Amino acid sequence: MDTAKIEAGVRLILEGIGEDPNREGLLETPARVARMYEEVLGGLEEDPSRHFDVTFDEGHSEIVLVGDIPFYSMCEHHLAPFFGRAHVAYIPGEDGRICGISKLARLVDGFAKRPQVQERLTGQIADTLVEALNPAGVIVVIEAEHLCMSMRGVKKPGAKTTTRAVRGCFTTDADARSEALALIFR
Ligand SMILES: Nc1nc2c(ncn2[C@@H]2O[C@H](COP(=O)(O)OP(=O)(O)OP(=O)(O)O)[C@@H](O)[C@H]2O)c(=O)[nH]1
Ligand SMILES: [Zn+2]
Repeated sequence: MDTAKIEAGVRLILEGIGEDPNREGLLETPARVARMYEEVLGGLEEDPSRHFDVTFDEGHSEIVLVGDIPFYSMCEHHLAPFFGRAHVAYIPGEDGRICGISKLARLVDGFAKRPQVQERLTGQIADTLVEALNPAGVIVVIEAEHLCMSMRGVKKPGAKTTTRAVRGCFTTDADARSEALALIFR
């Protein structure tokens, strides 16, 4: 990440809003913002599929769900945060291959820490899991509040956006899909 560019940009924004970037309270702000962006937008520098280099052959054939994974992302239209909970579920493939459950949360974070739209975030998580595990099916549900809709613009705090990505057997087997969604929203 080019932190010098971020710092120069933040100085320009401060000048643009009529602030003095050289007053004492703001002197360190460009560097702080650059460090924050490294933390919350550092996902472009990583390939989240790397978390699936190690998987386990357990012969498990039933659904695995890691629900209520908290996440923070940044809306690419306003660079304002959106945040909420992700639910990631899969049914292992014929080989019964599973992954460490923490890797599903790392997968969410890897794609969340980029300029995003919620729909793309949801699909990227599902598609990466399909590639990594060759599972029978995947469902990802994300529920989020967008600050660009809460604190500005249409100003509807509390409005929740829900997105879903469905892959494999969950697209054709309505019972399996209903069962997974019931587990997610129980
Ligand atoms: N589909 C989708 N839209 C999003 C997401 N995040 C923000 N948006 C929307 O992106 C749109 C951008 O619309 P524009 O009309 O270009 O921008 P704007 O004038 O700031 O729009 P308002 O937010 O309505 O004031 C807005 O409707 C946002 O609510 C997202 O993750 N998914
Ligand atoms: Zn936005």
